[in-house]
Amino acid sequence: MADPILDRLEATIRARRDAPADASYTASLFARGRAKIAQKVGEEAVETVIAACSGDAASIVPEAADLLFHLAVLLADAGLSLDDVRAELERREGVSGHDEKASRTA
Ligand SMILES: N=c1c2ncn([C@@H]3O[C@H](COP(=O)(O)OP(=O)(O)OP(=O)(O)O)[C@@H](O)[C@H]3O)c2ncn1[C@@H]1O[C@H](COP(=O)(O)O)[C@@H](O)[C@H]1O
Repeated sequence: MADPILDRLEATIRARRDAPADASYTASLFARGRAKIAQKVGEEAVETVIAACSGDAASIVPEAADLLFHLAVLLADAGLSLDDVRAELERREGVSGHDEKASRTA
């Protein structure tokens, strides 16, 4: 497992996707649809930015957690997973290494 807490969170989110809308907050988010979920990601991103600019570094943490949670819900709603994002980051890591090597030999 790449990251137990994120993997457990993702499993819980997937379970809520098939639950009735009134079963929980996550289930109600899925019921409200992709645009609403995306809006929540935007709101949480803005709150993270505001926390980052507040001068209180510790206040970023809960906002970042809200952001990651809502982003995971958005990915699940789109039929995607954190593994898809991990794969993209790993692909970029390879590209960066290649670019870095090319720049050294140029
Ligand atoms: N990590 C989270 C998490 N982070 C944030 N939130 C919720 O996200 C909401 C964000 O608050 P806001 O004030 O922005 O939104 P709101 O006014 O409540 O709702 P909106 O009308 O704006 O959508 C709050 O209700 C938080 O409780 C989360 N809700 C759930 N989880 C995880 O998801 C699991 C399943 O949660 P339930 O679906 O509630 O069982 C939990 O065990 C947690 O692990």
